[in-house]
Order: sequence, then C-alpha cells, then structure tokens
Amino acid sequence: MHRLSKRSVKSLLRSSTAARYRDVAAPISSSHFFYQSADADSKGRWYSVLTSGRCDVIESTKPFKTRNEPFLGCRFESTAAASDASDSPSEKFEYQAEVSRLMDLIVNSLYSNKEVFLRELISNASDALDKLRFLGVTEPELLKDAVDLDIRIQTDKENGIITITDSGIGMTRQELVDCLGTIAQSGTAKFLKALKDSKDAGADSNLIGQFGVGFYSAFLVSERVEVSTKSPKSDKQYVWVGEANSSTYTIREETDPAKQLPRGTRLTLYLKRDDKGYAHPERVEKLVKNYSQFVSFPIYTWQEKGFTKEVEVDEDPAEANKEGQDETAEKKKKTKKVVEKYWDWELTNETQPIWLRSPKEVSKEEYNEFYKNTFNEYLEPLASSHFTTEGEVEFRSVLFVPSVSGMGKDDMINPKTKNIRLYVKRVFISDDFDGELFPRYLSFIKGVVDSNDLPLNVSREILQESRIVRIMRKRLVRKAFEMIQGIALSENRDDYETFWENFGKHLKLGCIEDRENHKRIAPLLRFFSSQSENEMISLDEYVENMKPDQKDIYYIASDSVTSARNTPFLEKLLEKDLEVLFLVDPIDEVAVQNLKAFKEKNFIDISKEDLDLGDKNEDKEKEIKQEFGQTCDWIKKRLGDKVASVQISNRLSSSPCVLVSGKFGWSANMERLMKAQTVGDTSNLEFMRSRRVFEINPEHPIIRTLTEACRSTPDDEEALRAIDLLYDAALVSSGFTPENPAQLGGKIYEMMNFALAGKWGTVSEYQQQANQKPHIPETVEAEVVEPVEAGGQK
Ligand SMILES: Nc1ncnc2c1ncn2[C@@H]1O[C@H](COP(=O)(O)OP(=O)(O)OP(=O)(O)O)[C@@H](O)[C@H]1O
Repeated sequence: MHRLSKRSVKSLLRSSTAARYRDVAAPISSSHFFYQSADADSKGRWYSVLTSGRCDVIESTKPFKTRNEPFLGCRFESTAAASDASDSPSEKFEYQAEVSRLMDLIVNSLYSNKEVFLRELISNASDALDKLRFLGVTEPELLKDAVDLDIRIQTDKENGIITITDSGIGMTRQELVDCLGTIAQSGTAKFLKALKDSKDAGADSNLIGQFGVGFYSAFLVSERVEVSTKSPKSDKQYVWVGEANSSTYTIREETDPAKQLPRGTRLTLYLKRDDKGYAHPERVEKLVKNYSQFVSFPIYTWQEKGFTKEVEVDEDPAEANKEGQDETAEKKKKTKKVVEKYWDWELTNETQPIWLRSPKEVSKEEYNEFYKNTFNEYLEPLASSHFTTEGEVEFRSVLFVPSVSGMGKDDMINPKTKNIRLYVKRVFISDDFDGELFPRYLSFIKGVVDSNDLPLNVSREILQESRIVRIMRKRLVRKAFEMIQGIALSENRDDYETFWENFGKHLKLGCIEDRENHKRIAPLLRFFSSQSENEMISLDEYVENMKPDQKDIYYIASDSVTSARNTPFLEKLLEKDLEVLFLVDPIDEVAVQNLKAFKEKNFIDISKEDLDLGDKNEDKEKEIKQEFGQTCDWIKKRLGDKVASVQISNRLSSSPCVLVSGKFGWSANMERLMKAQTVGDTSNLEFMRSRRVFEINPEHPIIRTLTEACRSTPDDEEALRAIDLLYDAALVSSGFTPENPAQLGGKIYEMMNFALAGKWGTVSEYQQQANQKPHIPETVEAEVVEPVEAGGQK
C-alpha cells in the first residue's frame, strides 16, 4: 500500500485549522498517520488521523498518551494543504497578453462587488458538472468513480483560505493551458470596453460574468490561486498556480497522495489580507444562498454544528456523603446539558430545479434570483412565465423577458445568444439551440426548457427534424407573447416603454418573418403619430381614435418625427383632423407593409398615388379637371419622362405641388434607405424605383399663375423654367434626393436674381452687376506694405 510521505503530512497539518503539530510519526498508510500536538493544553499528546484524498477530510481521534493507542474517531477538517508540498517540477508559462491586461484590471481596478467571485467560480464548477453529466450519457465510464455530482466549499478563516471542489469534468494539462492562460479576444475587448465605459460610475465586478472571463474573478480577492484538477481523460492530476500581479503561471503534476482527486477540480484561494473576511463559514453560506441558490447541483459548505447531550457532573464529596445516607438518591447521578461542537457538510442551496417546483410555491423574488444567477444579469427581468405542458409533448419551462437588450444590430440578424438552456430529463444539454426553440426575432427571450420527450443525445439536426420540437416551439412562442402582452397591459407604462426601447425592433422583424403570428405582434407595436409626437401609441389606440367614416390607417415613413410632421403629404389630413402614423425607424415601413392590415383596416401610405380621404366629389373634380387639365398636360410635356403623369391633388392645402410614388414601387423613404445600403453603383436600383406622379394644388397662387402662362404664353422660357424648379422643389419636399443638387442650386439663384431685380432694378442691370469682376479699392493697394530689409531700411 502506498504510504503518505512525512512531508505531505506536515504540509497537511500546517494548513489545517485544527492541528498545530510538534512532531509527526512516519505515516502508517496512504490515509493514516499520527502527530504530536503543539498546543499547550494537549500536553504533547499524540493524535491519530485518517485523511481522505478528495476533500482532505481528516478523522482524528481523541488525544493519546502514546502513538500506539487504537483509533477512536472524532472528526475535524483540514483546509487545503500548502502548495509547496509537491516534489514534482513546475513548468512556467506566460499569460496571453489579453489575460495579463485583464488580470491587471481585475486586480487593480475593480473594488466594488468583489463578492461575485464566489458566484463565478461556483458557476464554473456547475458547468463542469453539467459537462460531465452530459458526456456521461454516451460515455458512462466517465461516471464510473462513485463520486456524487456536487460542489463543496470549505473555509479556513484563520489563514484566509477558501477551497471550492467540484466532481465535474476537470481539465487535462493542455486544457489548463488553453482555458486558464488564454481567452477569446472578442470577449475581452468587449469586457475592457464595458469596464472603461462604467469606470466613471465606479467599475463594477459584476461585469466579469457577462463576458466569459469568470475564472479570473478569483483574483478579485486572492493573492494566489491554485487549481488542482483531474480529467477523466488523463491519468494524472495537475496543479495550476497563478498569482495576482504576475504575468506568469505554473503547472505541475500533483504527486501528493493526500491531495488526489478521483475526478474534478479543486480551487484553492489564498485571500488577500483585506479580503480574508470572505473565509468565514457564515459569510460563504450567505453568499451561496444569495447568489447560487439555484445551481442545479448540491452545494455543500463546511459548517460548525452542535448538539446537546447530557453529561454526568462530578460530585462534591461532601454532597455525596450527605446523599449517601439516602439510598434512592444514590442511584440518580447528577447530569447537565452540554453542547458538543463538531464540523460537517451542510447542504446550502435549493437542489430541486426551480422549473420542477410548482409555480404556486415559487415567489417572484425566487424567479428573479434564479434569472440573475443563471444568466449573469444584475437587473431584474420585466416578466417571467413558468409553465408545464402535458399531453402530446411534455416539457417544463421558465421564461423571462430581460429588461435590457445587450444585443447589437448584428446580433438581432444573426443571434448567438445562449439565452435558452435546454435540458432533457434534468440533464443540461446545451445553450446553443436557441434558434431551434425560438424564431430569431424572439432570440432575446431567456429561460430554461426541460423536455421529457427528447433523446439525451439530441443534436441540432435532430432538433431541426423533430415534430416534438415544432410543437414545443409553438408553445414557447405563445408563452413569450403572453409575457409581452402582460407587460403591455400592466399599469406601469414605463415597463412597456423599456421593453419597446430594447426590443421593439425585434417585434418589427417579427412582422416581416412570422406571418403566422401577425395577430399577436400587431397589438404590441408602437408608433409616434401626427396627434402624438411625444408619446408612442398602439394600433388599438389609433383605431379607437379613427373618425367614424375613416376606413384606413394612414401612415407616412420618414427619417424623423420633425420631417414627417412637415411633409406636404400631411396637409389635407391635418386639416381634416385625420391621425397619421409616423414611421421613423428604417424597419417600420417594411414591417407595416408586411402586416397589410390591422383589425380589417388597411395601412395606407399617404405619399403614394390614389389616396382616398373619403371626400370624393365627382362633379367638383370634373370642373377642376376642365379648368386645369390643359395645365397638367403642359407641365407633363415639359417634365417628360421624369414623371409618369401630372394630376390634380386632393392632399395639398398650402404647398403648390408634391411628388407622389406609384402604388407598387418604393416610397421616397424606402428609396433613400435602399440607396444608403447599396455600396457603389446605385443604377441597378432604378428598376425598383417607383413611377412618380406630379400632383398640383389648383388653389395655390403659383399654379394659378402658371395656368395663366399656359393659356397665354405656353412657350415662355421663364414659365418653363419655373416648372423645372417646381419639380425640383417638389422632389426635395416630398423626401426624394434631387438628381443634380448643384443644378438645383443654380436654378434657385437664377430665380432669386429675377425676384430681387424685379424689386430693386432690371434683370439686365442686376446680371450686369453680378458679372462684374470684384472691385479692389485703390486705398487697399496703397496700403500694401513692402518687406523691411534687415537693419530697418527699405
Ligand atoms: N471548475 C472547473 N472545471 C473544469 N473546467 C473549468 C472550471 N473552471 C473553469 N474551467 C475552464 O476554464 C474556462 C474558462 O473559464 P471562465 O470562467 O474564465 O470562462 P467561461 O466559463 O468560459 O465563461 P463564464 O465564466 O461566463 O461561464 C471554462 O470555459 C472551462 O473550460
């Protein structure tokens, strides 16, 4: 049998909370040794100790006078053994540059919320257990060591040491180098930026967990971290040692038999002087309860306990004599109650997953805590939903609507969110299958789904083919909408505003991508309108506000509320008090076009031809056509192919004209957006450009004057040039981009010449003046100072 070395026994004792030794006898076996206590009151007695490798559990007897007395058995626990106990050589490694920067920031910049280190390390331990359990489904030999899947945390408050041991997947030597010496650069860059952004507000350690660098949070509180780990893939156990403020770390083989792990990882944190308070058992217990309550593996903490027992009391001899006279009293010995203290593991978290509990038993606070712990969030969710479906397909789920997005524009199109954690019969499978369980526009929903019907070796391909998943997906989507509706209906309007600000775009994407759910999405949309420029309204509110004879929902798409409010298309509608939705987000127009209608009312773009405001008067139209028909033809002749036709407008009141888009082509807004998105040559967009109709306002003085000109002098150059300018002006005011802005500028200056000259002189005089070269006054020439030569002489 392999024996413990004397040296490892000493190191074990050195780090033990309970044992200060004077001497150590040669160990008897790999787990049994004797030591002589150095405590004054033990009077140099010998103690017998049994130690198990895994958690350094030490069983010690009551004191012996010699070391040959038999083992009896009361327990105490040692903390991790000192690190220098090993004989094996250490190899030194440099951290990747990113890790060094990160460590430097963690050690030197993060001072608030340091306690999150425990949550992060427990979360890594839980991930390692999840991985083992998952792999164990197909490779049962991985689970052959009869070790429970759990996490054990032990503290040594005198020395400021915390050990966290999990029986998870562990790491091979190469994995230690890959996982704890390097990090994905994208994550770090984001983390460093977030850190910089939040620095003024007091950098918060909470940020760590969100960027996949949780392990390094150990250095928030530790000056030295040891990771001793044993992977089932390797015969050997390795120890990684890193120190705060060092750019290197070491790896060596664990040769100390007392520290061998059957499987898994033990982290030993040697706390900084100011952070030793974290090594109090009660503090650790509190942190676990606070932050890691819902980890789905048992977390045990090492706690001092006590039980009361009756012990006999040594009697005073005088009293005993007195009592001796009384025979019955002699039989009853005096006792007292004493509290016997001992240390033992205590289960500290709730081991039943929250989704397996009855929703009636779970409080809102518990859901919020579960959410924060599971998804590394520090804000509470806006809503949650806990449900079970039975029958055709059985699964349980808890879903959440977050209160912040954390997703960029690209993430919405191509989400890689890890927001849905899929379990099969309580075994965590993956958080990579969001896309199979939710459409991408709902990828912001977070939660847990636990199915009883899927196979444990489920893959993306299986999910994509599975009828069960299709049914699950439908139910999950329905539940997600119920949650969002709940927020929309809540009395607190702010919540929905927050939701809309963060996820409004996602729902609009849903209008485009999920026709089946239009009925659920549409009532959730919000827009500004001509009657509500500061507060967004719902489509229901719009419909309620419709005029009794109004048939359609009117909208205008533009780049801002201000430009929407000032568009000429709006003039008649404002006069008639008809509300118009302002679609100012680039995605709005396509979303609304996909919806087509809401509550059987069609969406109508007021910038497109054939606008019907429900006020048709055929006689009057005929009359106006007769009066202005010739003008329309004359203008069309001048504008040629630039416009499809010239018509009399029913939507203008103060502008002379407007350029409306054809019914089936792009609006001015869409044309602008498409041009902005096309790189390089935009001529290939021409075919999608809609036909344009030039509408004139017969009541406007310019149109009336031009009508006169059309009748009397249709070939007059100035009148024709006025038509050109009118067209260009309509182009701009209708939201289109003029084809030749410089030429438009020239036309405006020319017209200004005429206007100004008409008031203060003749055109020819004005033109003459304008053509003259700039006049340089003589006095200026006289004042030119010639250079002064050296010595002050000319
Ligand atoms: N207890 C452990 N057991 C096994 N492997 C671990 C353990 N702790 C950390 N690791 C490995 O180290 C890697 C780095 O951990 P780190 O916490 O920095 O990032 P992460 O776990 O990938 O991201 P996050 O912290 O956001 O979960 C992990 O991905 C894992 O492979």
